[in-house]
Amino acid sequence: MKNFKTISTADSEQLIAEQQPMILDCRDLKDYRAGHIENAMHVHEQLRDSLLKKADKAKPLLIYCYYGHASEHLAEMFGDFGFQQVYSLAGGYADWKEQHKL
Ligand SMILES: O=S(=O)([O-])[S-]
Repeated sequence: MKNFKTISTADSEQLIAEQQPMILDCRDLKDYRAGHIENAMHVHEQLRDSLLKKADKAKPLLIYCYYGHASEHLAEMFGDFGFQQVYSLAGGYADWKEQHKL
């Protein structure tokens, strides 16, 4: 069974507004630097490992990548570690950008 959910850009906005999830950007650092969702952290391996061990597993987590594929793998990993509300942004940052006309 899937231990994370995929979420649309519109629903993720609601999630961000209502639940202030931790937001993780798993794209390349240069793309993160060029623009990212507000308050998103760039996940490099070290941060990922420390979050997996230490972050609050009850806090919602929103993960995105370019188009929504890589984030599913990462979301699955967090789900496997017991994080209870893990979301992967469908369409990734590409969709987010398009919806926000960035
Ligand atoms: O970032 S991606 O896996 O969707 S190409």
